[in-house]
Amino acid sequence: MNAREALLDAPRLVPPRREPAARQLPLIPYIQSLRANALLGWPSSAYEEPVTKRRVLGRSSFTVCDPDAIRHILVDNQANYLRTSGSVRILRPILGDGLLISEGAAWRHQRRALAPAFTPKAIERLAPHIASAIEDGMAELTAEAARGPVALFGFLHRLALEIAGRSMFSVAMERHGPELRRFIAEYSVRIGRPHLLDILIPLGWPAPLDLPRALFRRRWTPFLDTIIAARAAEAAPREARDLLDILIAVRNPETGAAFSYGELRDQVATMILAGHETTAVALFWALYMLALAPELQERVAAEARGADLAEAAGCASDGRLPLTRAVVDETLRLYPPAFLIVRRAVAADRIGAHAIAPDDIVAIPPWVLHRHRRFWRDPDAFDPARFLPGAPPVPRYAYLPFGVGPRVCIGAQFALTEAVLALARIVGRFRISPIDPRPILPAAVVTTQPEHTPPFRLEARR
Ligand code: HEM
Repeated sequence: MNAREALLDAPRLVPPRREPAARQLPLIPYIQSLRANALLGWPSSAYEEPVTKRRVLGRSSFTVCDPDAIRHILVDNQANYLRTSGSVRILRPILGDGLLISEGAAWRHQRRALAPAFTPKAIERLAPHIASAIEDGMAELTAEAARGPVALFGFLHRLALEIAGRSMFSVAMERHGPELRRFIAEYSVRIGRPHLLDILIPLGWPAPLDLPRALFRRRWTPFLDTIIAARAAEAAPREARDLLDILIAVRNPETGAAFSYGELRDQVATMILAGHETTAVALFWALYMLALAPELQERVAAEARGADLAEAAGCASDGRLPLTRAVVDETLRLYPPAFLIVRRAVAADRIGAHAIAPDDIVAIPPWVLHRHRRFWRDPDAFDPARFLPGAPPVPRYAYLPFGVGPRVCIGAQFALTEAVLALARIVGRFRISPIDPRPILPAAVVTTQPEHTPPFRLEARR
């Protein structure tokens, strides 16, 4: 029996879930759900229909789960679908004009310039940073586990931030980490959440949270400057040590110009923020799934203990850890950290039977798509066998944890390397079990987060 057949035979885990609403929420509760937990805003029909439509404040808003339509929006006619003014209003104070929210020629230049920093070769160069942060994290976890139950979610956040910090600056984040975490927490708890008027008021007109966000930015950029200055004071190396070196060396292929200082700072903020929270929540859900499925956990532990992990580069894709990788892939299906990809139409267009008007919203929700009744057998079950070698291919455009098309996640390979290695290390070293019997449900705010974060029992494996 091969690994996939063995897994198909094992009992299937259906993790705790909340039934979707029977029908569309009225407008006000719908808008409230965007701020509190966007998962509550999708009715059961969204999980069955290719496209659902609702009117929001005078515009049509489409939830799109049709593969052809998704390809049209994100690939073939992607120039017609831009970031929404709400997204830009919320993200610009913390990300500046970095890659994530820029558009048009500015985006093209940045994307082209940054691509070399994320090739497999470049990730190979960054992999030792990832591995060293995980090794230090393991020491911290060992000490914590010896003292009693472990607050896993907090640990994984620190770990992901440490990995982002070391890969970016080659420095341990012990000096800057706590303040960075305070900044991010401050933003995501209040001013980073969408407000009704963020959606309603055009960019350029004042909205109520613009001022607190601008005040945040006034404190945030000097903080980033301190980290960049400390790192820049070190002697310049002959070879790039980290992402910052790569970003400093980047030249516009057409003009030969380097990034200005402001541009460099915005990319630093973008890479740290886009990269660490998403990976931390993915790791949390993966470990929660394994805590609920002890048999599967033992198999992952056996794989990790039998593999040579001295070389971190390539561990997500070179066949050393196929089951661990399948657990990560299945986690990204059932708990996609980026639960929604949203765009605004520039010009009129047509999606299947639907006419799209300028300024209409099209929302492609990986959360719904990955549980859609049309594409997945047993969609609510956690079943890594779907992603093991030999499994039928996953439906095209129905699995988009990293998006697709020209704006696909630039850090996907980095994230997979980090998640697979961290999962293998943690599960290889500890047997993880829940202590609190209450189910942990997801809440979609910025990313797909756990509603509560209880401690777990971590028992060292012999
Ligand atoms: C599990 C971890 C991650 C997930 C699930 C994730 C998901 C995504 C998704 C869905 C998009 C596309 C958004 C859209 O089309 O609107 C995206 C874009 C992006 N991601 Fe990630 N990401 C992850 C990790 C990372 C990491 C580690 C980095 C950086 C080191 C990163 C940097 C970015 C950037 C800069 C973009 C914008 C790309 C562009 O617009 O050209 N992400 N990510």
